[in-house]
Amino acid sequence: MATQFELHILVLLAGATFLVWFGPTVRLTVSDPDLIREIFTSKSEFYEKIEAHPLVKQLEGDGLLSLKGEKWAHHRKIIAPTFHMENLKLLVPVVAKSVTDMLEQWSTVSNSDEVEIEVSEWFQTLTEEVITRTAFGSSYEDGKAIFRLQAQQMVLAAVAFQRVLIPGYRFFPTKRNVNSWKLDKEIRRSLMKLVERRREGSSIINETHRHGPKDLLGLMIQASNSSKDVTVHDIVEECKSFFFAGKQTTSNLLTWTTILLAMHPHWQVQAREEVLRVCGSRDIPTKDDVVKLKTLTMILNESLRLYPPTIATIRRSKADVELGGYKIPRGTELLIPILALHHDQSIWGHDANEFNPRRFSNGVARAAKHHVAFIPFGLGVRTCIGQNLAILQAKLTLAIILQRFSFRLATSYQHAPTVLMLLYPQHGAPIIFQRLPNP
Ligand code: HEM
Repeated sequence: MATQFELHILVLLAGATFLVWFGPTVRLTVSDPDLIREIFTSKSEFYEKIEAHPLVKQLEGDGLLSLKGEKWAHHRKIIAPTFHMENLKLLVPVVAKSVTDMLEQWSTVSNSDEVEIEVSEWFQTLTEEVITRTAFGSSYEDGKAIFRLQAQQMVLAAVAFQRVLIPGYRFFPTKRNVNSWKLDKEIRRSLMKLVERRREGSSIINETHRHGPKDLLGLMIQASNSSKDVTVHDIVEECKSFFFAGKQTTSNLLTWTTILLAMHPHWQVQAREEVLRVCGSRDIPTKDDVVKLKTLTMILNESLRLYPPTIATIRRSKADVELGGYKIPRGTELLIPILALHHDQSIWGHDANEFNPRRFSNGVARAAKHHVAFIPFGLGVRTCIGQNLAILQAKLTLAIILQRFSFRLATSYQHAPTVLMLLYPQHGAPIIFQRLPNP
C-alpha cells in the first residue's frame, strides 16, 4: 500500500527503477513493463505477496487477497464460478433495480429538475448492495446487516490509518480500538450464525435457487461439506476479504468516471447517444446490451488508466533472483507503481495525462506502446477475481444514469486526487444532475 508521499514520487518518476528504504526494509520500485511482466507472469514463482499493514489486515481478513500457496489456489478455484460472466449476467436485473432505486431517491432530494449529489457516498452504498448479493445470494438480508458492521469498521480503520503509526498502539484499549474489537467479534459471530443457518437449510435453498446466480457463501459451504480443508473460519475470512476488496474499488471507479464525464461533456454526449441507441431511453439495459456499449467501455478504461483505484501493489522475492540485469536478494520488496505506469509518457504518448478514451478504440492491447502498460486489475495468476463484476456494475450504473440525466461538476468541486488506502477525491465528488425530459 503506497503512502501519499509515495504517490507524488511515483508520478514524478514514471518509467524509473529506484530504491527506497523503509527502516530496515529495502523497497525497489519497478516501472518497466517488461520487468513487471516478469514479476507477475513468466517468473511469478519467485515472488509472493507481502503481509498487509495491521489495520488493513484486520479488515481484509485471511481470504483470497492474502492467502498463499495451495490454500489460495484451492479457494480461488472454489470461488471463481461466482465471477464467470454467465453467472454474473444473472445479477443484471437486481443490480439494475438497485440503480433505479438509487436514482428515485435522488429525485426526492430536490423538487426541481436539478439536484446536487455527493456521488461517492451513494456509489458506496450501491456497491455494498451489489457485493452483498454476489457474496450472500439468498441470504441477502442477513448479509447486509453483517456488511453494515464491516462498513463501520472500515470507517474506524480509515481514521486510524491517517494517524502516525505507533507500533503496538492497536493493542491499547482506546475507545476506537475497543469499538473496533467489538465490531470484529460481532461480525464473526453473525457470519458464523449465518453459515450454520445456511448449512442447515442448504438442501432446500439449493433446490429453490438452483437457477439463480451462484454466490460466494453457497460455493464455500458446498466445498466445506465435501472437504475438511474448508472450515467455517475460512468462509468468514473470505466474506471479509470480498467486501474489503470490492466495495471501495468499484465505487471509486464509478466516482472518477462520473467526475470525468462531468468534466468532458462531449464524451458524456457520445456515451449517452450510444446508450440511447443500444438500450432505448428508459428500458433497463439487458445483459446483451451491456456488451455492446463500446464507447462506455473505452471511457471506463481511460478512467481506470488515469485514476486506478489501486495505485500500486507490492511483491517480495522468495529467493535471490535476477531481474533486468539487477541482482535482487531474497526478501527484497518490489513496488509496482500502477499509477505511474499508467501515466508514463514514453508508453502512452505526450497526452498521457489527458482524458482521451479514443486511445482504447482498438482495444486494450493496442492502446499503448506496450501491452503490459495497463494493469488496473493487476496481472497474472493473482489478477483481480472481481473485475468482471466491477465492470458490469459500472457499465449498468452509468448507462442508467446517462439515460435519465445530464450532469456537470458542482462549483464546490475541488480536484484533489489523494491516497487513503485507495485513490479517491479528497474533497468528495459533488455533481449536479439535470433530469432529461421524458421522450
Ligand atoms: C474497479 C474495481 C476493482 C479494482 C481496480 C481492483 C483491483 C485489484 C487489483 C489491482 C488486484 C491485484 C492485487 C495484487 O496483485 O496485489 C485485485 C485483487 C483482488 N480483487 Fe479486485 N479490484 C476491483 C474490484 C473487485 C471486486 C468487485 C472484488 C470482489 C467482489 C474484488 C476482489 C478481489 C480479490 C479477492 C483479489 C485477490 C485475488 C487473488 O489474489 O487471487 N475486486 N483487485
